[in-house]
Amino acid sequence: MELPRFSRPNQDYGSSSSSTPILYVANCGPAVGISHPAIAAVFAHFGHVKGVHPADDTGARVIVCFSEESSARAALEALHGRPCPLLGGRTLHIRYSITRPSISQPNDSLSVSLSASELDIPGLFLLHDFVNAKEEEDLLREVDARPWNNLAKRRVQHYGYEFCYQTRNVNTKHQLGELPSFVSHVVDRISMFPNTEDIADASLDQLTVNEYPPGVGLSPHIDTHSAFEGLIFSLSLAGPCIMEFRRYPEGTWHKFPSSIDLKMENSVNDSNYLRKAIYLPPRSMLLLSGEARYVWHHYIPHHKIDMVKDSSIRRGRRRVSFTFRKVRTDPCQCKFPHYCDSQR
Ligand SMILES: O=C(O)CCC(=O)C(=O)O
Ligand SMILES: [Fe+2]
Repeated sequence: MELPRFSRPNQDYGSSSSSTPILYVANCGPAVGISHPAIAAVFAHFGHVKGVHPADDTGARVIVCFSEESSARAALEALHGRPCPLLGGRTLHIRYSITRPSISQPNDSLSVSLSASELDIPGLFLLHDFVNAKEEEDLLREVDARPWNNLAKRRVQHYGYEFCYQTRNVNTKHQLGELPSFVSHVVDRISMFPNTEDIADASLDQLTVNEYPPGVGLSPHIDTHSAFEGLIFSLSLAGPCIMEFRRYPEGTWHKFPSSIDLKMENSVNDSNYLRKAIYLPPRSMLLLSGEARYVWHHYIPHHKIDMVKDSSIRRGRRRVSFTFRKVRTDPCQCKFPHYCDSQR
């Protein structure tokens, strides 16, 4: 699962002293229309390929890892500096690679689940293809036609009620208006979401639209209990990401900074917490309820590339999420008082 990071060495690529089973291949990759599986298929003519990974963020340089050094040498000798008919006629520039151990690796070896059932957090549900591609395009066009608020690293829009990032709460006395009509079909579909017994009471009235550029995530947080009711729906559009969930021991969670934009994810030296992660593809709808909503922190790592089941997945030009919630008007009375700001 770990993505080894490699770099191009300075040595002469042909010298046998520098040979390794790992090749640094320039001028091919997803950015020039060549997928990692297509690259793996071509290099597999020379021996067993263990993996193809991005060499950097350009999308046009990859690392090909063979099992055997002799396979890497054969591939280098056959493919370097010549147009490759099987890869769109591109001329590949190939070197032996070396490991660069100091660079942190995406996901820190955390296995990423594809489904909520695999993740096994009570109250967490994920539905794929909740909207279709046309609906996704329309939703994005609607928000792009409206003004964005710039935060430090991402842009947001609020509907229904403004969310205040300093207090992590909403001013219930100041309603901006109804949710906009361009999300009506999404809200209607949410009311048919399985596993939400009291959905009839949900009457969602707050929407936050987040736009994340590549490499930007969201620090670990629990949406303030006293601010929002128990069902939180988040629709992913445009690009994918992974979402990590952390369950900190009772009695420690409130020591963490309260702003979701504070960089606390690496400052927590208490490693005594459970970690799980799920892949959120575009057009999927995530529901946080029960324990998933009230107890587990959710977190979007600040990655440009996520490792998901041995594939490296690029975040895309942007990810836009629509988070639907219901503003709470009475104190929270959840079953998790240790995690609840209303019951502290
Ligand atoms: O982008 C997302 O899917 C989650 C956003 C979120 O957690 C929040 O706004 O509180
Ligand atoms: Fe959140």
